[in-house]
Amino acid sequence: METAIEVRDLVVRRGGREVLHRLSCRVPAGRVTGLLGPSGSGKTTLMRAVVGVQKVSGGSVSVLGTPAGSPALRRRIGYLTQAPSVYADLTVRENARYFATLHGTPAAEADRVIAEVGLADAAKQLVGTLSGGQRSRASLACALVGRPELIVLDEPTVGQDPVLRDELWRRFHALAADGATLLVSSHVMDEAARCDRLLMIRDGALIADDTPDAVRRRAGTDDLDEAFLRLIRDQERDVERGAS
Ligand SMILES: Nc1ncnc2c1ncn2[C@@H]1O[C@H](COP(=O)(O)OP(=O)(O)OP(=O)(O)O)[C@@H](O)[C@H]1O
Repeated sequence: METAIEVRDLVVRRGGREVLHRLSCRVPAGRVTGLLGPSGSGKTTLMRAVVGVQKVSGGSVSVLGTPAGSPALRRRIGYLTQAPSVYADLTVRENARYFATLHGTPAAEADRVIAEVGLADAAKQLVGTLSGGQRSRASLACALVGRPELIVLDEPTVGQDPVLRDELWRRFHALAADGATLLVSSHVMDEAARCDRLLMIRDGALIADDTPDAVRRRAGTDDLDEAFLRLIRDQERDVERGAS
């Protein structure tokens, strides 16, 4: 399987504290990879390192065969941050057109991505008047402008109702079927089951890098929530054994 992202021995310090500890992983191209882990485990930090906006203290991150942060990667990556990064005083369409201009793509691209996230009816609405879930989808639309090869989404389904969440996950898989690579963070385990592969992270260290089925088998349970807990317990036991 072709590799889209290769992270080797990544060390990141934030606020004077090490938050990623020699983390290594690979993200396959053309698949939906879920980045799962509790709040504060380092998901956003890892995504920031992948898109090249995070200062790193050690190790390397290679993205689409190029060091993360290279200017040449800018147009090849779409990044949805956790807090919506859209202008409240512009309409949904104006925001998407602004991103289309930055990408050098035709204005029609704005309407395509707006429809893609199910916001066509709100295209003329000011972002400041949208609901939280709609605002997050407006931000997602902007991240999809220009059909990026790598799409990094930080908790894209937060605040969405079950029907929309389902539609978004179908959309993510359709993008992957078209050849895009998706890295999607979540701390909701029922979303883990929808991913082709899982990176499970805890306290800045990886505890699983596998398919959902392989994670279930390794943990000996069909429930991914329970599997995550069991893998954490296994890891703690290994650490205790190593210390004694
Ligand atoms: N700007 C910052 N300055 C100092 N420490 C930070 C900063 N941002 C994050 N951290 C710390 O880095 C660690 C990892 O944070 P990160 O945001 O990557 O976690 P996360 O898994 O994405 O969490 P969440 O699911 O809550 O978004 C946390 O302990 C957090 O407190």
